Amino acid sequence: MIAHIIVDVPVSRTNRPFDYRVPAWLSPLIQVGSRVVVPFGPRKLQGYVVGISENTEHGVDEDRLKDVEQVMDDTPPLTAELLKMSEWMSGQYLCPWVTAVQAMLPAVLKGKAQKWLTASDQLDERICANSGLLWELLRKRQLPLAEVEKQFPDEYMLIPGWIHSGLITTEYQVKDRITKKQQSFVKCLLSPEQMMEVLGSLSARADQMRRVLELFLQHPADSFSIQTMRDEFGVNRSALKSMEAKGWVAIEQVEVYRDPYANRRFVERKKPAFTLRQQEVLAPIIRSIQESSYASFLLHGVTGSGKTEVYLEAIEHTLAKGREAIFLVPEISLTPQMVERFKERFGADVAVLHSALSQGERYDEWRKIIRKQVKVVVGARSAIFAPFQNVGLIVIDEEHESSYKQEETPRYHAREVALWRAKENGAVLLMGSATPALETYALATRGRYTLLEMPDRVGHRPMPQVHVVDMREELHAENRSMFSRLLHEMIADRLKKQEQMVIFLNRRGFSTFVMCRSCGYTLNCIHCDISLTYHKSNHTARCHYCGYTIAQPAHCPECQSEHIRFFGTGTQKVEAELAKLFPGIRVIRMDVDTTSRKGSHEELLSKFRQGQGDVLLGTQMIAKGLDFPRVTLAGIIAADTSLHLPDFRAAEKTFQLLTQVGGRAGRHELEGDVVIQTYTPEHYSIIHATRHDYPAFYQDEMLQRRRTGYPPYYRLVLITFSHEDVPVVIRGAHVLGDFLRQRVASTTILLGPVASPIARVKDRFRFQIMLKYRDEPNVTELLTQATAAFEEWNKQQKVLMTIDVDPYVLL
Ligand SMILES: Nc1ncnc2c1ncn2[C@@H]1O[C@H](COP(=O)(O)OP(=O)(O)OP(=O)(O)O)[C@@H](O)[C@H]1O
Ligand SMILES: [Zn+2]
Ligand SMILES: [Zn+2]
Repeated sequence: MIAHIIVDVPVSRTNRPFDYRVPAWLSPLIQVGSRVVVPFGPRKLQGYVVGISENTEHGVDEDRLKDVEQVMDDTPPLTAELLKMSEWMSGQYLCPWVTAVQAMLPAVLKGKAQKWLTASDQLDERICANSGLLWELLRKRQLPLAEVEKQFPDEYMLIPGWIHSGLITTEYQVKDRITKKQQSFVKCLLSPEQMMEVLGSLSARADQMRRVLELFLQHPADSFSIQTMRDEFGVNRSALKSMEAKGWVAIEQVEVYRDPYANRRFVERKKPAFTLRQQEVLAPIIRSIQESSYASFLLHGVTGSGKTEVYLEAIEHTLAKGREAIFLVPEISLTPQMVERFKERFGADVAVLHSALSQGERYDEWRKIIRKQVKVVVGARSAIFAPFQNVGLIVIDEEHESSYKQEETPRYHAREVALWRAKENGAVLLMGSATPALETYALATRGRYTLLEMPDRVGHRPMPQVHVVDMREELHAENRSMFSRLLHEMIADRLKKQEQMVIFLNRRGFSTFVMCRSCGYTLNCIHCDISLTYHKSNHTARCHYCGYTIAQPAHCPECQSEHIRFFGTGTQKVEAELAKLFPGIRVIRMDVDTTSRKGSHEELLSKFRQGQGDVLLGTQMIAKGLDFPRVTLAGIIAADTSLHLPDFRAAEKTFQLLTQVGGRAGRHELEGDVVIQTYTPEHYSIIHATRHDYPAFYQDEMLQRRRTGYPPYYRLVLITFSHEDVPVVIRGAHVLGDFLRQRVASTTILLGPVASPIARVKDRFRFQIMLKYRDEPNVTELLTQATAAFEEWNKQQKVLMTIDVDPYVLL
């Protein structure tokens, strides 16, 4: 038997399957999708089986092939669909196939986790009689594989067969922690009659044993965890141990999942009676779900229009059809509140995947999916790779969010992967947003997705009234505070009425940099061409790219002036200002500093929900998804800081942000106000956000994009090169650039090579080429050839090159 295997060497020369022979002893275990260890040159590498055949292709002599050395898992972690998807991604995003595969697997399976053998309950003394290894396993239950290899070298090759027949299982340990959490459970081995008999013979002092037996008399078939025995029945371990020794009970290790929501109780929630609008948009979605054929929808609904209820209903219909659902949300809005809504509706059928989980927790959630113990996955970007085998629905909430784009190889966009997956499975793709990405809306208006609109809030609640304040006029009126007179007035009013508010600080493109007021000198990183960011907590200035840190200088290094200080507004500064202006105001501040501890995010939000704060103050973190009934004011301190970035999406992102923040206010019975403070009130993104007018914004922004030649009119590919020496990196960029220039279509625009906007990072100089194209059907093919030519040149040079298809970050 021959296995075709891709190996973990992410360069293009090895980006194809290699043939290996499968020794007979491994054949019970190996499958397409298996993770394996194979010799590769002098090394041993991890690889993935992408095909199995009886004979070698092209008549190569089988005896000249090397053997597969190990199969890593009992069941393959990759489904056939994921394997196919990874191959497609490799072509689409110009990344090595193996890199795409790795993006799909939980980190535990990528690291150097140790493998353990575990005895299953099928193992008994009779089976073990002829095997030293099985005997040892029966006694100890678990053994590290590395030790087994040393202790029982003769039996090593029998292991795959035993796994195949279910006698043993394998699992991984992360560092020193068991990835599967084990708990001890007690079960009774006596019949009720025997229990009665024993009870009669117990001495008066055997109080704990009596309680245990009485418990089992009432629940003969149940087992109880040692913890429950102790906490609820006051029975300690030693009493149980002695009962075990007498053969009355058995104590067993049972695997339990680490459930991050374990201590929470979810009350099942009834769904609301749908509004007419909700019924209208649901009708075609449900029809497509019933048909089990591919369909795609863009649900454009204003904030508070009831989109989430539509998603939940669509999921319910999908499950009723016996299929599975993936629900993607941006990491930042994957709040406990959001998860609650799912758990209330679908209970234990839900797995949650997000980055706040520990590696072990993520692994547990992932295994629930691959073992078909759940039917719904709620998660951030990478949840699109959930190893379901019958996906019927993929929902992408806030589909415009840039966090759906991965900014490292493979540089995929979850929306695009979702589209592929929906087509592959005959599934429904449902994307929703109050402010769809321009690209998505453009495709919807051209009929590629069915456009569904929900222009009103649920229950005819009015959209909040938006007030725009021109901060230049505030300055003229001698108001130097960061709060305009209007915002000041409204905060005071809400405090009086005991209503709540959110105050938002736009941090995008806004850094607290250090500058000399005398000569204008700014502190820059010595390794990267960007300014250092001031950190108040320890009075240091730090580079966000490389971590270079210096103490805040007392004098300007340039002119020796003492007037060197940091500029910009941080949340701490806003908090201090609020405290000064409104004595006694209760501010709950949410930023990277206050939310870095695990669970603190949730704690702060629930404090606010319980009314323990007047103001929720924060950055991007509070812009999305939050739904608090008593919030009647949303204030935006500086709306336009994100407007002046070197990013063709700057206006779009500003519009989205203002709309989202505005959407936090007045969602329930109380009406809401939004105050936007800005230095550019005349900008169209601000004007249209004020009027809640997405179509008008779309029209204006499309004109801009057409004029400047950006998406959705043109598609982009960004190629970045970096090296310590400027001449080398320039030459490398030209090798690739020249290759492309000779071959691209006449309508394609090739910009560069030029220095990147951030021209140096970590002492490496950066150059870039930008490809803008409309009619270039074979872009990926062309880029693959260009890459090969470049790598040929690059053999001695070690220039790093990255290709970003449809880039989001242009720096
Ligand atoms: N049919 C309904 N009847 C009564 N209340 C509803 C109905 N649909 C939704 N709601 C309620 O209206 C509020 C807003 O709904 P939902 O959160 O689904 O809107 P959304 O469009 O997802 O909002 P956002 O995009 O701002 O997060 C919620 O409190 C929700 O419980
Ligand atoms: Zn100076
Ligand atoms: Zn730096």
